[in-house]
Amino acid sequence: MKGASSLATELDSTLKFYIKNSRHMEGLENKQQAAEMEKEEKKEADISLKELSRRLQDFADERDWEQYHSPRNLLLAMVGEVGELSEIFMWRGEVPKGLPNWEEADKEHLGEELSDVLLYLIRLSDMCGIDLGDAATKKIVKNAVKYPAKNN
Ligand SMILES: Nc1ccn([C@H]2C[C@H](O)[C@@H](COP(=O)(O)OP(=O)(O)OP(=O)(O)O)O2)c(=O)n1
Repeated sequence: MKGASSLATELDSTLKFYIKNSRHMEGLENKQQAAEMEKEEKKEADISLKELSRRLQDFADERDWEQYHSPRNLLLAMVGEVGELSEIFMWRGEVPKGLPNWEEADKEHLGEELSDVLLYLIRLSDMCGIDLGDAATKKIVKNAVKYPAKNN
């Protein structure tokens, strides 16, 4: 029969094994979660104007905010956000492409302000009955006709 102290030692090493193993499993789960989140982010990067527009409609419906989303209000809100976007660049002088010397927090802030402008623009288009994707596609064609490339 085992003594109390050898039983305690056995229990201790069994516990250590389980703790180590569960940490390992946790690590695996975290890795899996991170991979899934990365996949999700990739999907979000390809999101369409139509899907953004649908989400903005849901957002407004859930808060009963459509009443405030008149074309004029949305235009003013968008211009306000353009102001906030401009503030990020204010007094910095010229900024190289890709913003290589910027802090991550500043880049994140920039992404948020760019998004505010985009979201208000999409919502404004919707409230004016303009299909922005279609209008922008047609405008690119019109621009190409107006400004033909030298090689064409
Ligand atoms: N009536 C409203 C108010 C806000 N929004 C949404 C669209 C924008 O993406 C964002 C703007 O939110 P804020 O007015 O809080 O502006 P900021 O996010 O820029 O915050 P702050 O001005 O404090 O920096 O919220 C909206 O759809 N309709």
